[in-house]
Amino acid sequence: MPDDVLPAHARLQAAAARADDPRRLNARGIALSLAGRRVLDGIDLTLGPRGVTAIMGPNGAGKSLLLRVLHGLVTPDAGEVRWGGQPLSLAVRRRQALVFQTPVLLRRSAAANVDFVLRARGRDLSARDGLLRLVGLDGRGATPARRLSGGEQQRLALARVLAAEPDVLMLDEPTASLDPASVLAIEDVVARTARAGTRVLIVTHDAGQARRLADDVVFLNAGRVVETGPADRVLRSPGSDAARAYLSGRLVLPETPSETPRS
Ligand SMILES: Nc1ncnc2c1ncn2[C@@H]1O[C@H](COP(=O)(O)OP(=O)(O)OP(=O)(O)O)[C@@H](O)[C@H]1O
Repeated sequence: MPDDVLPAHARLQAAAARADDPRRLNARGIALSLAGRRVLDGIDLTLGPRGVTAIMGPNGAGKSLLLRVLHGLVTPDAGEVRWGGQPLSLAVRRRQALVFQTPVLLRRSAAANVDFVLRARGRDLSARDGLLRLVGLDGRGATPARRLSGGEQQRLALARVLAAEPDVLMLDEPTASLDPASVLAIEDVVARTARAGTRVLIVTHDAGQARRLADDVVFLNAGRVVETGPADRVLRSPGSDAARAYLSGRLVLPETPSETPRS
């Protein structure tokens, strides 16, 4: 299947050298307290315009909240998020997509779910079949979304967000409850999407998934970035105690003393 059902990408490739490329992230001093607890604690993060970044770390480290802050769904108490040098605005957010572990779909057919987004974005409905084919749902357009399996629903959710041609795609544990074949199918679509130019951030606990998909890893512990670096290096020989413990399957207690970020 050619990747030309993702027509945004000529535009994105042209933007890549520019400082105002909307896929460039610069987050500074992100802090957030909830229920009297500091859950994001001075996060600085700079990401270039290309590739897949895996956000990893133990339960409660702040991964989902960080993704929501980066997409503007949650406003931090302190700090600033800029994409392409611009503060988060509705216009910036509209060019991004966030996919949750549980897919959000309309109670309509698979095709109608994709058409809804194409229409909202002023795109031609002729793109629908290519998008359904891209996610392996060709021939399933007439099926009500709620009758699709969990893995198929997640793939339909991906087709929906890709219909919006996002500059940035954020995925929060998109394959957490899926069988191995569905996991690989989702990863294939995510990898193609990234290759075609969309910036991808994915929260995952699956080191195998990070190894297969990610160019780099951001490792969080207790609301802080404790390590960043190329995925193969971080996954093979993590430099922080927290990442080492996590990747070797040991429990990392939230009270672990903070560490200086490494890169
Ligand atoms: N609405 C909320 N009110 C209070 N505390 C919250 C709220 N949402 C999240 N938290 C807390 O913030 C911390 C970080 O939560 P977050 O969901 O970002 O963790 P996570 O790294 O994604 O964890 P997991 O791997 O379990 O999904 C957790 O301790 C969580 O209990």
